[in-house]
Amino acid sequence: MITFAGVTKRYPDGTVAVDHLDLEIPAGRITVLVGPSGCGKTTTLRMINRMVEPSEGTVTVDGRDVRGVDPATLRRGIGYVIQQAGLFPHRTIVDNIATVPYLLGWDKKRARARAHELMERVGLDPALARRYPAQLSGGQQQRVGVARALAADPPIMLMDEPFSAVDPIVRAGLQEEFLRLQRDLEKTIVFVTHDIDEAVKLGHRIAVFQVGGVLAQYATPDELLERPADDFVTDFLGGERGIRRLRFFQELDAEDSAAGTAGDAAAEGEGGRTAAAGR
Ligand SMILES: Nc1ncnc2c1ncn2[C@@H]1O[C@H](COP(=O)(O)OP(=O)(O)OP(=O)(O)O)[C@@H](O)[C@H]1O
Repeated sequence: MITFAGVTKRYPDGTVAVDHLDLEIPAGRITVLVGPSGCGKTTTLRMINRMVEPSEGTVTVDGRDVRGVDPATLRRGIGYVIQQAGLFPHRTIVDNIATVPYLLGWDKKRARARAHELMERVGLDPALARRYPAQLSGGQQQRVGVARALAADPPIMLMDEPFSAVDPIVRAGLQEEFLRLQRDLEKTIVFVTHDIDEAVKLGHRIAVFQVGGVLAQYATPDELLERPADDFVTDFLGGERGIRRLRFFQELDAEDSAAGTAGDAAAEGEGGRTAAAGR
């Protein structure tokens, strides 16, 4: 579990990016941070792996205050995926994916074998292994980014708008594959997006931020759609809230019938999508 307790981030110029944040992010689930531009999502994400240090308050990972953990050690257990993948342009795909295993001192053969295994896992054709990032499509590059973050099998993954640079159709495909992957891997995932549809599709829990870094609501997708906490959240969900809710339940039904878990989900009785979708 990852927790934020009374966390504020004030940048040196006085900008308050995150304001008194209390948040509990469960293990093995997808938690989505969503909100308009500049509301502090990326800052929140980066405080987990110490790329940004809080001005006040405490961030813990599995009960340990991250300030007490050496940043390099901390980041070894936390994969990080960013928009447009952030791949090394002069390294082949296989070597991009093997970056962390190399850093960890794995021998080249083992690191490359791991990279090939991950390429298959994220749906990349093995023939792409020797290409360079510029020779791949945007969607393929994002898959490489995910594979690279998974290479050392970190229990936690931070994902900052990982699918936002690709067109809507490719994006929908990446989202589906990501959900399938997560069902197998059960990582603790913190996922940043400004797209409420993506948040509802992927999140077991959704944290809605408003400008000024204030957490407006933290809820399961169905709770959020059914009971927005205030006018800001209602506006952010938009006029299509009813349609979104309908689509959310249609997707859930489809997943249930695919997985044959409808009965079990009802029996589990855990709120929201978490139990129902069996993720
Ligand atoms: N290094 C910095 N110095 C000063 N202000 C910063 C710095 N980094 C971010 N900010 C400000 O902090 C606020 C939150 O930024 P952050 O990047 O966390 O938001 P965000 O929700 O991820 O935005 P976006 O969706 O546009 O990426 C913004 O007002 C931003 O301008």
